[in-house]
Parts: sequence; structure tokens; C-alpha cells
Amino acid sequence: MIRLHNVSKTYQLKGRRDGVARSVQALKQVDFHVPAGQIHGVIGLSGAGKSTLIRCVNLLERPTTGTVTVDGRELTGLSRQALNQARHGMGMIFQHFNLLTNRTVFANVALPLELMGMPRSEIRSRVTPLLELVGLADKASQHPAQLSGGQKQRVAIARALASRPKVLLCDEATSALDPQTTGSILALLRDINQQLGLTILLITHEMEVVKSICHRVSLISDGELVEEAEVGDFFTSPSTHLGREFLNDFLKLEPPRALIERLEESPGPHTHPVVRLAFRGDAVAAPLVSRLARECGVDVSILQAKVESIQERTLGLMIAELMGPAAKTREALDYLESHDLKVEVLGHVQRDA
Ligand SMILES: Nc1ncnc2c1ncn2[C@@H]1O[C@H](COP(=O)(O)OP(=O)(O)OP(=O)(O)O)[C@@H](O)[C@H]1O
Repeated sequence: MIRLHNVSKTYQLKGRRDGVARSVQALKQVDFHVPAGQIHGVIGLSGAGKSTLIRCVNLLERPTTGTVTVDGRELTGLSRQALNQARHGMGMIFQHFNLLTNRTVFANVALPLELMGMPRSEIRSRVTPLLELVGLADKASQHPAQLSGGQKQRVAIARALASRPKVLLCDEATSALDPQTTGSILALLRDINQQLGLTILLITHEMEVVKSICHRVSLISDGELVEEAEVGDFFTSPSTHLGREFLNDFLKLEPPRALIERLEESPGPHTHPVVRLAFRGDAVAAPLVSRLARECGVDVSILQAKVESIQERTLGLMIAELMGPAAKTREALDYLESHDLKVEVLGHVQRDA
């Protein structure tokens, strides 16, 4: 449904440095595909290029090179008029809602339809069910100033859906909301995705958003997409250092500081491995620790552990020190890997320390 091919974006900055024009390369050769009906999240640190990426999808920012295709139409090749037409197929919501303060809730939702030249009676029959869908039927005649942040975002969602788009772009849509309101807006987006089959692309810096509603996630760093995975896989075993940092920060699952300071990169003659274990499905319930002791002769000292629900899946995470002779702890690591656990050796600590 959404396809970016080799998209780069360079912003030209004002002024020159040492006689040379200054520029920022915000996107670097991005290739990206979101199939129809998916909720796809793009996560990254501040300045990584998330907003630029999402704004390139509806050409609010025009890529410097590359092509953008939405619903089979290559937008980068369209005339201005054809592009305006194609944009009706894409709704967008923003962090700060971008409502018109002098218009009522009803009139805000009606605006895109008025701009399309739709007759009044048709507008009414389109807007009323949308306000019901977002739970604001009783607020139709109020103004944005009379609404909470969550209600304002609901108006923005109804407005974005007014032209019956196939794609909804969400630019940090919950970043200005408290956790509870965030939850209700995410639930609404999930309903819309399921009921209307809408394809949703969202950018966020919050792992909670990705965890709650996304099917797949991409990680952007310094203008490049560095990782992409199913959400369940990303939360079990991110493949990049940055992905692991995001995950650890979210899960707050780090070895104790005193232990981190003692961690050595390579094993020595008298060291124990410290591991992060991620397990899901059947392995979550398995009496892992006692089995390691029984079957491998290795004692497990659990430093931290937690169980997370990632959508319909259960994910267990543990940081543990495996204590025993080197040959036995190696055997234990093989045992864990052969039982469908993701094992990451974080380092090694001296046995007698
Ligand atoms: N209009 C612009 N002119 C010049 N540089 C820009 C412009 N917009 C963004 N940039 C630069 O491009 C890079 C990517 O910015 P972008 O806003 O896409 O990142 P982001 O990941 O959305 O960041 P944040 O989470 O802080 O909003 C940054 O270095 C930023 O300073």
C-alpha cells in the first residue's frame, strides 16, 4: 500500500560555511514497504528523520531523490492537481492536533469535505457517523478549546477519516497525551484498522505505542532504516545495538550497576557468563532454572526477571549469572538455545569477586 524506493531527503540550510552551501541529509536511500491493512511503526531518537519520513509519504516534504508509491500510484510523478486528488486517499494526524479553533467539532471534521466541494446534506451524513465512531457525537457543536487533549485528537482522527482514506499517517499522535488517554487513542486506532481495514503508518519515540498496536516496526537512525521486524520478534531479539538500547530502556532490564562495572568482554579461566534470556510461548512456563541445575549442573543466579504481554504473546525476560565450571556453563548456553530461547551473553564476571 505504501512503498518508498531509494528515498533520500536533503534540506538546504540558510547561509554558507567556508563558502560552501550547508545542508542536512535527513533521509538516506530509504526502501520501505507497508502492506495493506498493516499498522507499521517507525521508531527512532529525536532528529533521526521520523517526521521527514512520514511527511515524504504524502509529499508534504518532497524527496530529493527516489519514488513514493501509495495505493499503486507513484505520487512523485503526479501533477499538483493529481497529487491533491491522491492526498484524499491519505489522512494524517499530528502531535498537536492542528484543529481550527474558530470552528466547531462538526465543522472541523467537515472541512476536508467542504474543500472537496461535497454538498451539505452529504457532508452531514458523512460527519455524523464519524463523530459516533470516535465517541464524540455529543460534542458536535463545541469548540476545540472546550475539549480535552484526547478529545481533540479524536476530532483530528474523525477529520482525517472524512475523505475515506485507505491510509492514515500518524505523526507522534499520542506524544502530547497522558498514558491513559494514549491508551484510549491507540485502542481507537486499532479499532479503525480492524473495522475499516485502514493501513496505518505511525512514527513515535515511544516503545509503548509500538508494543500496543503495531504489527511491524522499523528503526530509523541518522536518516537510515537500520532494522525492521515483526513486533513480537523485535521485543524478543532486536538485531541492532540501537534496537537493544530502545528495548532495555523500555523494559528497564539492565544488570545492576555494580555488576556492569565488573563485566569483562571475554571469558577468563575463572569467570561466569552473565546472560540476558528472552523466551516466549511454551518456554515461558518451563521450569527453566531447575532444569539447568539438574540437567547441566549449573546454578542460576537470577539478577532481574519480568514477564511482558506483547499483544497476544507472552514474553519472559531474565538477566542471570550462570555459575559452574566453564564446560558446564557452555553446555547450559547450548541447552538454552536449543530450547528456543534467545540468549545474549552480556559479559563475564570473575567467579570469586
Ligand atoms: N525544514 C527543515 N530544514 C532543515 N533541516 C531540517 C528540517 N526539518 C528537519 N530537519 C533536520 O533533519 C533531521 C531529521 O529531522 P526530523 O524532524 O525528520 O527528525 P525526527 O526523528 O522527527 O525528530 P523529532 O523526534 O525530534 O521530531 C534533523 O537533523 C533536523 O534538524
